[in-house]
Amino acid sequence: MSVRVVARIRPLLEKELDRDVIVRADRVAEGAPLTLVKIPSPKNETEEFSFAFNRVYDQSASQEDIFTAEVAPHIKSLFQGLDVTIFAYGVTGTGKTHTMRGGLKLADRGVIPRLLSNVFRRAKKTMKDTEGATSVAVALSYYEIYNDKVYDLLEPPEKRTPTGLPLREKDGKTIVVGLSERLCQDLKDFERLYIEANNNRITAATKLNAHSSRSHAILRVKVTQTTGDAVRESTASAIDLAGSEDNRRTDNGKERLIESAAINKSLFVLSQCIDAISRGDKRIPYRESKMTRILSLGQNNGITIMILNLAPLRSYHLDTLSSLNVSSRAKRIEVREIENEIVYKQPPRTNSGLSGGEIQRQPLRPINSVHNSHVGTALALKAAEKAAKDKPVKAFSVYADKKPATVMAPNTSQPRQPLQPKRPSEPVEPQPRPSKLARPAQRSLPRPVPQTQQQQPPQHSQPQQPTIALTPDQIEAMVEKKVAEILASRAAAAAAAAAPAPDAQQAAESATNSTQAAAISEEVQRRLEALEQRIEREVQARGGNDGRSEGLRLLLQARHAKERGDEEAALRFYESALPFFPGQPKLLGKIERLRAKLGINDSCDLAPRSPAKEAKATGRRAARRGEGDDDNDPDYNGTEADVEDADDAALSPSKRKKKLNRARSQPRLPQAEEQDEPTGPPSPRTQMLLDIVNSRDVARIRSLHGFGAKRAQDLVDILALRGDGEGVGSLKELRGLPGMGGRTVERAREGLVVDC
Ligand SMILES: Nc1ncnc2c1ncn2[C@@H]1O[C@H](COP(=O)(O)OP(=O)(O)OP(=O)(O)O)[C@@H](O)[C@H]1O
Repeated sequence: MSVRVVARIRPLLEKELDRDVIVRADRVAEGAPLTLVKIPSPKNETEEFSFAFNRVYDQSASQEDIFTAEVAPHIKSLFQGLDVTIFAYGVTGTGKTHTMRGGLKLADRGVIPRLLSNVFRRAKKTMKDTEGATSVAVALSYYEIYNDKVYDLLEPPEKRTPTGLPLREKDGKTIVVGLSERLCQDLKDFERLYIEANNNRITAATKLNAHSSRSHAILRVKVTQTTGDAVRESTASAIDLAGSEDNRRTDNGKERLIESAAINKSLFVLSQCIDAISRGDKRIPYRESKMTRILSLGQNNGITIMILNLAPLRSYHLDTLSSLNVSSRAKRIEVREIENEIVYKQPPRTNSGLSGGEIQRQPLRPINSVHNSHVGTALALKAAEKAAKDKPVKAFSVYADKKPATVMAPNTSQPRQPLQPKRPSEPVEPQPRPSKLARPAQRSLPRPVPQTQQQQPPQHSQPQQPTIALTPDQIEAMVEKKVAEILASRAAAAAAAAAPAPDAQQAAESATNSTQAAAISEEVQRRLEALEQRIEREVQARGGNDGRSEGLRLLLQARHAKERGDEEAALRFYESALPFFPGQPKLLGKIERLRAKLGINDSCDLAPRSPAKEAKATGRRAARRGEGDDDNDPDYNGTEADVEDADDAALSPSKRKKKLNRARSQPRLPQAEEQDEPTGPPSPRTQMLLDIVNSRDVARIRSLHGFGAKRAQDLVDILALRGDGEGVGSLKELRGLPGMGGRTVERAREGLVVDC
């Protein structure tokens, strides 16, 4: 089933005028529902663009209309085990928060409170229909992504850490590690939590919206239904995305601009993901933003509804067109409608005496729809403890409830399976070097005892089975090794030194002292989190390489658009690339030329970044000198070179031939200088280049023609992956390294002055 995309055009607000309305809803035929959005072409008012959606709601649509038609029908599916995702998308000030949250009055309530109300009602009905055999628990988590960091909205802001909560992939889903989850008994309970949490959400006044959301907010409603041993879990996610902003219109100050850049970037990545999915690309750039990682559009199973919010005004013209474009492509995204599987609770644990007081927590079965592993684990433990004492609990009752609601185990138990030990419990000894397979050993180390073993007679007399287990030391060593590998690959030596790895000896001791297998897994978890945070810090410290590749991609797309003759798209891509190469004269020149060509006379657009005329003049001056912009911004030049290299591949054969001929007609270097010294030793110039490269010294490499800080650092990173003393031996080898095209290497070499 495809993503369902519906558009909602908001009514005019106070001070907005009828005569400025340019967006309207329409239908394909008389009597058919509204499914079209019509908007004039920005170039030619008499021409009208038409975008088709699954449904369109005009200014008169109420909150109830939207909910009843778009969300209510899926509550049943939610209770059948399907995940449901509803997200609001659109430019700032178009009504996303109004649609999702709404106002306090009953009629103004948005999708989220109505969703909760319906969930509680359905839970009550389910329990009633099954005469109490099925119990239902509703749990909430609520978080925001602000400046690409995840913060728990159910926790007070004082508890926030600068890096936010880490994300992790688990069973094909992205989970937020350490996120809190609260059980909600009824609507009142929910409203109290929700209002309080919304106060923690970051909003601010901008010129376009007095209460503009500065973050993406994600509410997860986990519904857990338990019938006997069977537990079914499903999640409804309601997402209020922050709106894209055209900072020419917001008058944003510095802080707002930073927020805005993060918002725009994540929304840009979302549009890239949508494009890539609809093109059928293999690589979808989900990981380039936390929002897209979490949203996982097209990767999530269940039902997805996208609500495109639109303002009807002329002042939003280009922004509206852009979001209409993105959303109409989103319709093509297929989502698998797969129910979450039912899992079975374990029988209450008994102490078999096998391991005395050291019985450990059972290894948890992977939870299909869990969004928060910590919470799931904590709840499972709590429930299991309680279950051991009491009878199996009758969990959640929404309305009736003289009895207080009881927490029940979420989807953490194991399915019934033939009794056979999953893991042998033979002791193992720490190995001298890290290895994935532990070897059998004599020293005893308590480990988790699988449930199945607890129920069977002791098996001391059975022959030993091969052990596949890890000791604390091994785990420690593996984590350390992984940390070292990743850090080395990022070659952030300075930052790594500033945050030294924990004392291995001390860590090893503490691990050895630990007799709890659960503690081991917690330790691993903790270390992984620390690792993730460290990597994130380093990426930030290095100025976010992602930005550069993003910028590159945009430039490349601009080129392609230009080749297709789509100058508007080219302009859009160049403009989107500008934040990644701020003030770059050549880029500014291109933008200005295209604008002039397209008759877009908005010179103030570029003014805040750099006076465009000045930039253009600089570009021209540089061009006259025949230097491009090398002297001004080697980084960017490298970028352009990369783009040009990449472009070559995309050129038509005739263009490629022309380009080749041009290259041939240029003065050629002496043969010996040009080739890879097939027979003799390298020329002095080549040798000098190789020496500089092999020095792995960022400063020296930066001094090469066409090398900026990032390119130099990238090269050092790549070299760091080789062993010490394993240098680059030839130009050919150098060209073969990632990011080192033939042209880059040649320019660097030609730029060297050799004293003979
Ligand atoms: N359907 C509607 N009916 C009445 N008022 C609306 C409607 N949609 C939006 N509004 C009003 O428009 C203004 C902007 O809406 P809202 O804050 O929801 O926009 P937004 O898209 O969430 O903006 P941002 O991305 O900046 O957070 C608010 O005052 C809101 O009350």
